[in-house]
Amino acid sequence: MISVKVPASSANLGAGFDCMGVALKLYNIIEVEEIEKGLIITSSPDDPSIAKDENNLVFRAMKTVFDEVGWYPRGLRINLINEIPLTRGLGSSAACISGGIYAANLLCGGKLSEEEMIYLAAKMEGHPDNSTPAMIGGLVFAVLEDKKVNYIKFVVPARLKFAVFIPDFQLSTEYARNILPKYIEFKDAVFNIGRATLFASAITTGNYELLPAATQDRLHQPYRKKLIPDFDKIVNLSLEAGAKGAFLSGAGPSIIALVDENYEIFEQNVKNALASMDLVANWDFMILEADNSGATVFSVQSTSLKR
Ligand SMILES: Nc1ncnc2c1ncn2[C@@H]1O[C@H](COP(=O)(O)OP(=O)(O)OP(=O)(O)O)[C@@H](O)[C@H]1O
Ligand SMILES: N[C@@H](CCO)C(=O)O
Repeated sequence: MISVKVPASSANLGAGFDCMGVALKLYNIIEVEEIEKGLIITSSPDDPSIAKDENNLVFRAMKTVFDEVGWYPRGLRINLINEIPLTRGLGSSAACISGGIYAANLLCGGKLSEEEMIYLAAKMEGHPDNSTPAMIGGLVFAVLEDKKVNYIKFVVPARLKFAVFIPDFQLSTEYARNILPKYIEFKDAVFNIGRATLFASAITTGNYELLPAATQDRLHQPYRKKLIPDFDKIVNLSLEAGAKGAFLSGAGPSIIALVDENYEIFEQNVKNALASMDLVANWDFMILEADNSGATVFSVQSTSLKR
């Protein structure tokens, strides 16, 4: 049995739509084992939206590797242990895709390179900003090309924390992408290019004072915030409590705030405020560090199957 640990991820990071994302220390475990025949899929906590047949996302990701290398297990047992909440904008699907590809590659003897796995995952997800940090960890700047992903990984220092606000309702990425406009004004494109490059420079040089300006966005948040009634209240609460920027996590509905070493004061201020605010949804709140490892082997136990 091979056990793989794969991190959650938060994409866009404000202005970097489809090209920036960070892995977070919140994990799913994917356990896979070759068996004599058939496909057995279990998951905990069990969720009715998680398929237990060949439609399962982890299985579908594994199959892209088997198709690519031309090797197939006789049968497969997959057990999923899910800590990453589904459909909250924290990369649950990307964790399945990148973790499944990583586990399948281990099962077939490591035939694919890291670059090939990164490309397969981004192609399957349709954008590289969740799947790439889920695969390799860190804060990633990534562009999906025809046959590869061009990316840079930045190892995030522990002093930078990610405050995550998770509401009690779901918002699918597919729906949140479909509501975006087909065309935008030239000045809005220029606005986001500037903030995304400023973010990349500020985060990699440690100039966190620039982050509130660098995390502004006009490409996706103005449209998606209409689906999240408490969006402005949570963002303003975060900024007033000392966050270095606050924005939608991926396609939402979760919201992320960047916090530096004064995070304990921030945490207390936010918890006090959340308890007394008049909000539409119930919000879970946690502070996470970035994960800088990505998908890793959690454990390997010799299989009972004799080839
Ligand atoms: N942990 C999981 N195990 C199996 N399938 C999953 C899991 N997470 C997501 N999926 C599959 O992927 C589909 C999309 O998942 P989800 O809605 O979480 O992704 P998303 O909309 O991209 O949001 P997120 O950014 O949270 O992943 C789900 O309908 C489900 O079939
Ligand atoms: N860049 C993607 C991230 C989804 O998690 C989007 O915003 O649709």
